[in-house]
Amino acid sequence: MTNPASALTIVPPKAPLRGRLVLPGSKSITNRMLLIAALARGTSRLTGALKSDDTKHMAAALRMLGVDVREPDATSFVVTASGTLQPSAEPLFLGNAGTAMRFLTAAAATIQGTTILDGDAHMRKRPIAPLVEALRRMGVAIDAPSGCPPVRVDGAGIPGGRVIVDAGLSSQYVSALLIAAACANGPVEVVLAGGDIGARGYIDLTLAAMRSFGGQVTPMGQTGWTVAATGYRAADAMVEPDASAATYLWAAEVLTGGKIDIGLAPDRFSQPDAKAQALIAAFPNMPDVIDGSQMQDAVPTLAVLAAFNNRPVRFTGVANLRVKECDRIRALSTELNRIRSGLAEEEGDDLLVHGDPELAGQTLPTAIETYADHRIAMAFSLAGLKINGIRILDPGCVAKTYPGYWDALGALGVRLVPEAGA
Ligand SMILES: O=C(O)C1=C[C@@H](OP(=O)(O)O)[C@@H](O)[C@H](O)C1
Ligand SMILES: C=C(OP(=O)(O)O)C(=O)O
Repeated sequence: MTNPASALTIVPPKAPLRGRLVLPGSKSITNRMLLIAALARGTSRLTGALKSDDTKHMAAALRMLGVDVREPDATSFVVTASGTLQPSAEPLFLGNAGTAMRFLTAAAATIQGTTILDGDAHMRKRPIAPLVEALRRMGVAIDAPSGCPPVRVDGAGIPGGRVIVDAGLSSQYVSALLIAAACANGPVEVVLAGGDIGARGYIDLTLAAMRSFGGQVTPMGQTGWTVAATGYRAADAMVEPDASAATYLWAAEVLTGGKIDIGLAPDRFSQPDAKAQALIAAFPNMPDVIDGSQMQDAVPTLAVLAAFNNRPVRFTGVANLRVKECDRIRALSTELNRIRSGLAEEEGDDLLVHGDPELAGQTLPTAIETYADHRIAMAFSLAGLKINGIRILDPGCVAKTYPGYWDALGALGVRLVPEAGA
């Protein structure tokens, strides 16, 4: 689906979905490794990598910072770097890629000179103040007047020392500091302000990526890490498939009673969203309460699946879904209720989905707003596997992390009826 339509109607398949698919590489791992390879001296090769809007923004920014980033094929990057990023005369444009924005903001402090980091209208509403304040307390000259991008960094290197960061809104602030800390002038201690963190699994991904490139990072209990000022060394690395992308296919499997081979068992993923598979496998008897804090990007998948569950499901620990690509709690409740009024409600920051197995097989013509959010589009496509009349607006937004998503559904035999582009 190279030229995205303005809307896609999903025709519920008559048979269970069966087949074999190659998943895209992990966005989180690709963007970590691209940056770390760019901070290393020498040539690194990443295979199995994701090529999507988010990783294109990271790669393009690194090129602007003087790094040679080549793309020999559809799933590889070859990164050749000097060990030091160079200033860019032009602002870095990072679209709505949270990882690129947060990770590069901290890395920009290692550059001798000014870096402006900006994004699209959605990114300009995503908070970055806790990361900016942490860097400022470390002695970095940095400013983000609105508390969101654009960010200006007048880099002169990161002094070593201890930094306390509030990761309540995003674990990416911590990952950003950890990655950059290896290139500081001395050892850095990164300490969590609140004591704990949602999505701790993303910190583990960061530590693993740093170590693959020679980074030395030592945990200090559950709430801090010491990073040695070693810099990074070039390495070759394989990126595992994207676990958040896998959740749509696991859900499509249980919704249609099919079997989709994605080439990797759920327990072989190192990404946090793979934990969602156990909950998906419990369908149509998903638990009454799901703590989404450790599998945040899987919550849209789980919430749409919950609409067909035997019992209501309450999603807790999901407050920071309000500051993702869109306010995902609001988007999920609004769009589920658009399918059928009363299907979902917000209670504070909890999302309550009133499951109704009778939804399957009904005809409920609904145009789903996707808010430029890939996960809202992909999650609601699942409703279209069971309900007649689900139309996904702006389906091209899946390109943020899974440009081949509609082709993948098509390859499994799902009929998609496009409307002409706007
Ligand atoms: O570190 C990462 O790769 C990510 C961390 C999570 O974000 P937050 O830390 O902002 O919750 C997740 O939602 C995002 O898609 C990827
Ligand atoms: C929240 C997400 O992305 P990011 O924060 O990396 O923009 C996501 O991919 O669901």
